[in-house]
Amino acid sequence: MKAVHFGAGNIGRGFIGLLLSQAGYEVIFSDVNDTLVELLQERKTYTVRLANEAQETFTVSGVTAINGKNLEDVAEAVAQADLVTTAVGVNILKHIAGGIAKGIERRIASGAAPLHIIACENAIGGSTQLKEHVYALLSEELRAKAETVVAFPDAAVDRIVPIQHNEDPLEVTVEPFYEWVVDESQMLEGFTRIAGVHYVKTLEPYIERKLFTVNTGHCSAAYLGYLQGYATIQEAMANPQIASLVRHVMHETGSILIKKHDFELAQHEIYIDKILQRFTNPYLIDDVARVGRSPIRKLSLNDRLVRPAMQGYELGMTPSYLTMVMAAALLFKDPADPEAVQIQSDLHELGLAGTITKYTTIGEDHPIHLLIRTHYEQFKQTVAS
Ligand SMILES: NC(=O)c1ccc[n+]([C@@H]2O[C@H](COP(=O)([O-])OP(=O)(O)OC[C@H]3O[C@@H](n4cnc5c(N)ncnc54)[C@H](O)[C@@H]3O)[C@@H](O)[C@H]2O)c1
Ligand SMILES: O=P(O)(O)OC[C@@H](O)[C@@H](O)[C@H](O)[C@H](O)CO
Repeated sequence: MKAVHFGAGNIGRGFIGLLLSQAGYEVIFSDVNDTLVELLQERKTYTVRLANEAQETFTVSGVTAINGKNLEDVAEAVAQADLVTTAVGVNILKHIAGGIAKGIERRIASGAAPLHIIACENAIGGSTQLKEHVYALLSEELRAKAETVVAFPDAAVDRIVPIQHNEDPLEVTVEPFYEWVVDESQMLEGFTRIAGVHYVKTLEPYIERKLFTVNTGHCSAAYLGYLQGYATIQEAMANPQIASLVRHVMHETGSILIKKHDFELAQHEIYIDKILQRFTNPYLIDDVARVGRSPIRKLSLNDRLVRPAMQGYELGMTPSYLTMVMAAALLFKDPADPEAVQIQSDLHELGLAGTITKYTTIGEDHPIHLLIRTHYEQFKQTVAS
């Protein structure tokens, strides 16, 4: 069985590639990073190391790569694949849609077997978003045919994989924990299940629980840590004041999740505790810059901050901690992050109120807008320069 995986980066090699290989797939990575592609083609193997005391290692073999810049190769790989997965970043999905669309066209022409395409990105409905990009490139006739032979089940993936600083550019250190949940209600009949994947009939509780607990908590540690001058999540979480605020944020989203999805309080507490332990894993060094990356994406309507805040507001709650983190996100000034730079330029050009509305889509007269502004002004007076 052949799997084409888009994105040979941290989660691609450290989680999806590893799990698919262990599940019996021959993994073909598609990436635009020439060095990564050449090394994978040459060596056909790489090492994954667990960030724990034992530092257990896994050798992933029988892998190869194609260059994502070569549309012909991408289309042919998709045409021949038994499974397609992605971990490129949700904003990159539109850029890989062309090769996938061409591959689907070929599959339909040759009467190839049905195909599942699973986007493993931190987003609500990642595969559905990819489907929209791909369908926009197909004729009406091909779209109708694709409906019966190609499915895009949404997924939630969880494993912390920091930016790597290893001597071997292919080696990747990952936390021991992992979870990959796929929506089986969006799958075609008779699909071979991937060993190690948890299939569920309704994904929303799982993706919201993951995104609004792991990722909301994580970016809270990053943005609050950044304001205090910390470079890593581990350093930020060692500050008791930040650790306490992160826990408060997770409790705030927890109240929303418990109410919305009927989660059991005690179970959710255990989930939060486990995640806080993961953030402080002493065997990992995770940069604040990575976890806070792309603040425009993180401040968008359906992402980890605004979506739970709006849901909480609709449930009659006041999202005080979430709005505090949104304000901190506006003060994340990493000069190497184009989205952080853009926000700073907008704050200058549009002012605070206009920038908040531009990115969150929340109107100026909304109470949440006011809360973000208030926190922002407080940060300006205390921590931010
Ligand atoms: N790292 C984590 O802890 C983690 C965990 C869960 C989910 N995710 C999600 O996985 C995705 C990838 O994150 P990451 O941390 O692995 O990032 P990364 O930057 O390490 O990897 C992304 C890879 O995609 C490649 N890429 C970019 N454009 C491409 C294209 N057009 N075609 C093919 N490849 C392309 C890049 O060269 C890079 O190798 C993101 O959506 C992220 O939110 C990350
Ligand atoms: O990848 P992002 O930018 O959406 O979020 C940064 C981190 O929070 C994220 O990569 C986590 O490490 C991961 O989602 C854990 O499963």
